[in-house]
Amino acid sequence: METFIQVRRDLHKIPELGFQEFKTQKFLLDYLKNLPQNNLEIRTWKTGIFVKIKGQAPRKTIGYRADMDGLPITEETGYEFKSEHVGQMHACGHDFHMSIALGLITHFTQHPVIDDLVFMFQPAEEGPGGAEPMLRTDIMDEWKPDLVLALHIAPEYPVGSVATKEGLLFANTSELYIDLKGKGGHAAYPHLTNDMIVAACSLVTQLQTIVARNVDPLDSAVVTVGKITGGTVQNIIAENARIEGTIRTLSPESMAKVKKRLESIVNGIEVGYECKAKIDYGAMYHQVFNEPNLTKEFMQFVANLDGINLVECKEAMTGEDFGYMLKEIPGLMFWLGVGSEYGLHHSKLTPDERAIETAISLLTRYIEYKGKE
Ligand SMILES: CC(=O)N[C@@H](CCC[C@H](N)C(=O)O)C(=O)O
Repeated sequence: METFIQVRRDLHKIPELGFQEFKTQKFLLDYLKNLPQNNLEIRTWKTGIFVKIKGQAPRKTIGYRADMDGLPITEETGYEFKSEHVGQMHACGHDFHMSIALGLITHFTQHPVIDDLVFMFQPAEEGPGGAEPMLRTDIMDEWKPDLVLALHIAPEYPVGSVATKEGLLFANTSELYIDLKGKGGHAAYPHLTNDMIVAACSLVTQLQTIVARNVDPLDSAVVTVGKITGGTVQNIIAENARIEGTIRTLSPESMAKVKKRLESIVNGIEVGYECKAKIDYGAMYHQVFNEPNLTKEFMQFVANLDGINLVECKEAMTGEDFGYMLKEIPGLMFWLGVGSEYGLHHSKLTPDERAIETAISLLTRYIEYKGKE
């Protein structure tokens, strides 16, 4: 198992943003090429990889998806094996997800398996989304799984925990980019300008009213602004400002309603501040919806395992483009407890590496169990 902790550490050093996972892809391919090749087939797609393991008497194909990309975060973990890529970090656990996938592949190249297995190393989960285009490939047409699995590390649960639920697990998401253009000028002559810093501040405040005043209190939504840029220097009134954020809802219908309200607010900003606004929704992800019967069965399987604490969790406002795979293929996602004081997308995220063994052991047993059906 030390091998896969080392694999995680090696991957942790080379985080790359979406569709730039070149070193990551090379690392994975180098590892895969050193495995026994007799029942293995490897194909690449952009910076992603498909791996097929031929089963002994396949009646179905079981898929497993691992995302590959890192985030634009400057690491502050203090790890000896910290990121070698300045300003980029595996702060969402994709280094764990990939090393677990390699652990499973290694196991099933050395131990016979009944069903065919297809592993998908998927680029760009954090954006702009690799799952949907990966689904549209010829390789996927040929190797499409009959059921598909994925996990995500969960810093809030201790090692040894697995958390999931039937049905909705993760939210619908939409990125949000709003560009404001007004009239800049001298800081001392505000009456001759349309100040986009003031317009952006007002817009951010008004956006907060959507969840507070327009979403049914018994429903749920998130509108987060994560970045504002604008202006050039302290004594020039800003001609441009840009707001970057994300919207999360528990249904596609609520997403449409939130966007409609957001567009009205942005129109109001255009009128009120005599400026032009352009909205771009960027990448949008379909909700993660776990197939209820399969998830029930998986939860029963996990509950019967020694040493694993099964948690029936609530849905979360995180997003995952794995939702697109689950829209077309029955399957499920679960949270893997990694007990870290700092959460996902934090520069000090330090997941407990013992969880790698928990996941490999759990998933090898589950895949073997599914083969006996
Ligand atoms: C598990 C996780 O953290 N996923 C990301 C997905 C990001 C989607 C997109 N870039 C957006 O921000 O809307 C998340 O932030 O939940």
